[in-house]
Amino acid sequence: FYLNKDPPGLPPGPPRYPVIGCLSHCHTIEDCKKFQKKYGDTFSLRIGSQTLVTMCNYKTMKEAFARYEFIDRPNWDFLNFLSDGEMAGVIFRNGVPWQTLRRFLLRHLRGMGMGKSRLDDVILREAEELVKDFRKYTHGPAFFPPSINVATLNIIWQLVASRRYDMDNEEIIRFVDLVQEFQEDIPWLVLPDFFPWLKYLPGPLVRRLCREDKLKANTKIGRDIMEEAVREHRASLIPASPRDVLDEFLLEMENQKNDPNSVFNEQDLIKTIFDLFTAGYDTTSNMLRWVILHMANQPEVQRRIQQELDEVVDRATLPSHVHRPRLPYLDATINEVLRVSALVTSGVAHAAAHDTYLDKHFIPKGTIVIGNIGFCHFDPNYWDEPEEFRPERFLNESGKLSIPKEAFLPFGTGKRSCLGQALSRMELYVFSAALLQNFTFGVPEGRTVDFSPRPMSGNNFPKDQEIVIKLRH
Ligand code: HEM
Repeated sequence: FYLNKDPPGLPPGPPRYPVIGCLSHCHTIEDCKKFQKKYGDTFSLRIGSQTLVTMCNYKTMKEAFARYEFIDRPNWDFLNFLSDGEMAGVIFRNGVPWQTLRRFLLRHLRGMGMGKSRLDDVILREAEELVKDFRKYTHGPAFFPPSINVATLNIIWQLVASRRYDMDNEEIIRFVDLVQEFQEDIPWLVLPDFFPWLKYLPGPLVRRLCREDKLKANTKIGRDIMEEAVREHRASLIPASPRDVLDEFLLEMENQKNDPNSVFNEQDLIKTIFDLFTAGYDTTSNMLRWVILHMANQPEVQRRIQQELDEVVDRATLPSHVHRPRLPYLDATINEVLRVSALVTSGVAHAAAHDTYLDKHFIPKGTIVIGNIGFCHFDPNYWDEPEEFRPERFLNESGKLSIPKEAFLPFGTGKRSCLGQALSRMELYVFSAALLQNFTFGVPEGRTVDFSPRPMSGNNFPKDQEIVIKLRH
């Protein structure tokens, strides 16, 4: 059991009680608005033993995440679940190992074409398969085709291990289910980090409560697939011509084999690949679902995008990066979907590396620091009628794409911001363009789009729901 005393100067927040912390929590933008109104732009909450400081003000967030004191991630045991209790990988790593892995990934992802036209061909190939697969769902209302998952996973697989799967491949469909189950179960594993007294209960009970055995079994399947890819790469690696991130990692491992502190080791290899999948696949595939749902809900916007596409791209050709400068309305719409969906609403948790100050508030070492992206995206100080879906806010007077410099941060801000932003934006553009060129999306008769988030996803992921997919003639 722990003391529940707050140090003086901590940002204000709702009353905290011993052991449990606060009774109310900040899960949605609405919760955040309520707290902000009562306690100000920066407030603190307590969940069990952890203090969480949430920032709602864009300027505070930008300033905080540019400071090295707020670069770290929290030191939660559950984050090391996949790496036998050892810190590994890039997303939840701190200090030099994080910096080294982040630089390594950015260098090689860029080298492989992230954000450049070379990768366009890989994404176009998936777009072509996606269009082929969507045709099977045009005979009546249908749930989102699973090919959305396979297409986005295939991009990561190709960057990581030069591998791609057919849209109906059973191994990849199983992998998709695993990731989904993993995302749903992981919030349970967090419990002992927030309520440390749980660790004193009988082990089997805690493991059951935290779904540990199920998570272990599921991650083993994922791990086996990755280890098999590593074995295959080791056997076929030609040092003079590395094919992908995996080859580059293996080469670094060889170069640094005599350095006992090197981050290029077996554990970090598997966890880094895992990180790329967990951060890069679910996010992009769910954004694509939001694009489809917003199109189903906004027939006028959809029609205007299709008109723009028809004027610029011949129907027999899939839109690629060469057409992009002439498709500003499509690009503006994708940005508007990124704004209103604020997919990673509360960002990814940061932690204070040492005692410090933020907006005159005292922030003790280890405090969890959260930037609420969703709040910024709906802040009326930056957005005119923020609740309205209006792609035009991303266009300037001459109709060219113009992205506001402030309060728009779907990929976070600062040194920890998303390292897959360029890749994800390419995927969203190519996939949305291909789908809207070939299909018109709608809602089944008598229904409306359900914009409420999928429970337990932790992020603003859409609920699975039936849509109507009509082939364009
Ligand atoms: C629509 C799609 C995506 C969204 C909305 C998104 C959003 C974010 C956000 C908000 C963060 C946290 C920033 C912070 O901590 O302040 C993040 C981190 C990260 N993202 Fe993404 N992301 C997307 C796609 C991707 C893709 C495709 C990849 C991989 C190739 C990726 C890899 C990562 C990694 C590795 C991190 C951790 C970076 C670090 O800790 O240094 N993301 N992302």
